[in-house]
Amino acid sequence: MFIEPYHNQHQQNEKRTGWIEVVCGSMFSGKTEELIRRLNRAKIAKQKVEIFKPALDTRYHEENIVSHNSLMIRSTPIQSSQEILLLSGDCDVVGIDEVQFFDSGIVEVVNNLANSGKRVIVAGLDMDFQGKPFGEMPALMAIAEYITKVHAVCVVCGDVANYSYRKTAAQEQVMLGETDSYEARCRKCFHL
Ligand SMILES: Nc1ncnc2c1ncn2[C@@H]1O[C@H](COP(=O)(O)OP(=O)(O)O)[C@@H](O)[C@H]1O
Ligand SMILES: Cc1cn([C@H]2C[C@H](O)[C@@H](COP(=O)(O)O)O2)c(=O)[nH]c1=O
Ligand SMILES: [Zn+2]
Repeated sequence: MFIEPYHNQHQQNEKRTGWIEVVCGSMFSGKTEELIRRLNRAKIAKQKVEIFKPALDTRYHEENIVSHNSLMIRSTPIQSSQEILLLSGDCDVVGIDEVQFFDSGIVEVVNNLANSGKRVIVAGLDMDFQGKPFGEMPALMAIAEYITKVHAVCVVCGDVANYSYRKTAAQEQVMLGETDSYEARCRKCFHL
């Protein structure tokens, strides 16, 4: 389990150090659950938290981030990565879900936030339905201090799953969906 790093006591009167955490994995692997867990703990620690998601992801709720097992946290839906800089103000912690859907500016935005002393936690799909890296996830993983890869259970054989298998013939990279269109599969069953 990921334990939050603590701020060095010597930094209390200086500019704080920020950092970047990436939570990645396939669909149903628990990325959103883990993001919500970390953000709730930050709230319990009385830190000021701002949470964002891409406006295009309206699957469960227009505003809330919702996990497949119905955990929920309030968020601000946004169209472009630049809005995060405008809306995060003086918060301590920034959370971003479905980060693979953002434009390429997200890498600089996340870096700027961390450079300004904020803890930035992003969650997203590391691979698309073809098993290819998704959006800016590789770049975000490169600049992150901490990376957590979570895993689902393969619905075919029960092994550890790290692929999101698309059940339809659609070929576009972005296609919102749930168990109607996707299932978690292990390496062997993904290539059946
Ligand atoms: N194949 C699966 N493997 C693991 N968990 C699954 C699976 N299918 C459904 N779930 C549920 O999904 C939850 C994780 O949901 P969520 O955090 O939204 O995942 P993600 O954001 O990675 O898609 C699990 O706790 C479990 O209840
Ligand atoms: C693999 C894959 C997924 N998507 C979509 C499907 C869902 O709407 C989200 C992922 O949600 P989750 O919280 O990780 O379960 O992404 C896509 O558009 N393209 C893909 O290749
Ligand atoms: Zn399998």
